[in-house]
Amino acid sequence: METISENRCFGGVQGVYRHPSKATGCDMTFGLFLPAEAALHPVPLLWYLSGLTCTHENAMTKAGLQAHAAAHGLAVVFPDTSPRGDGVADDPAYDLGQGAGFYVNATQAPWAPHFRMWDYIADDLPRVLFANFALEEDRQAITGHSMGGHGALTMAMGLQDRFASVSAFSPITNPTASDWGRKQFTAYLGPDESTWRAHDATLLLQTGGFDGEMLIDQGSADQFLDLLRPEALAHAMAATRQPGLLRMQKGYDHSYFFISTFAGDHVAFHAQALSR
Ligand SMILES: N[C@@H](CCC(=O)N[C@@H](CSC=O)C(=O)NCC(=O)O)C(=O)O
Repeated sequence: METISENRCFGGVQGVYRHPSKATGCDMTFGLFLPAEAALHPVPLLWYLSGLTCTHENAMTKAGLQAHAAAHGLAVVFPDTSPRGDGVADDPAYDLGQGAGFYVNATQAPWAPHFRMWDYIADDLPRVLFANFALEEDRQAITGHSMGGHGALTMAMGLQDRFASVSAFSPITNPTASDWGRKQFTAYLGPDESTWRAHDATLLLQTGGFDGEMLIDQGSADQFLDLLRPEALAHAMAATRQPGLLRMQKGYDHSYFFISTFAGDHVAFHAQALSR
């Protein structure tokens, strides 16, 4: 693992690191905020999965999570959203290929060799994190935005018992019924829609849900509302009696101004779940 930068931040350190990944078959870059407490003992870890077009950097510099994480003594990891590099497949569209990994393991050409973001987030990056930093493996929580909100919800439900709590900002909630999902799942997973189910939060709620609480914030003025389908998740939460809260926030759009407005609520929500 290589250190790219380390900056003092709210009494702790905001770092950026690069490492070779077995899952994606290329070098991956991630950001990690460590609060002051991490110099003394291992601390709980909050995952933040980013959305389409993002690298590790967008949320790290724009979401304003570090001040809240420092106040609660939490670390925050900011992974990249896809494999990258000259030898890695790509597409001219912003919503497919590099920057648009959708947190799945691709099975189809030309994506299959590198686009294994599920394994990267579930196995590969955790190995690097827990081997190199003062982090508590048994105290983890997860959040994300848009495509990353989809990733957070599906990871939390797919890896039961790993995360104490899950939250999301304007998540893609029902990708099997949205153009933000059908296009990418066809490309990455192929035409057999039965393989898509494990990557749809609304469908996962109907087959087990999450053994903990969920917090979802969605702006009512989000320009991508029809693609995100919050009503599908709301119906599934009600139908399955999933503990949690889905809040429609009047007038907010899809941007990091929205995320930074509610970042404090989400960090406090996770800190409480992690303290139980
Ligand atoms: N470029 C696209 C829109 C891309 C966009 O809005 N990306 C969002 C995530 S959308 C869902 O996953 C984002 O977080 N962008 C990065 C940022 O720093 O804002 C278009 O032009 O429509």
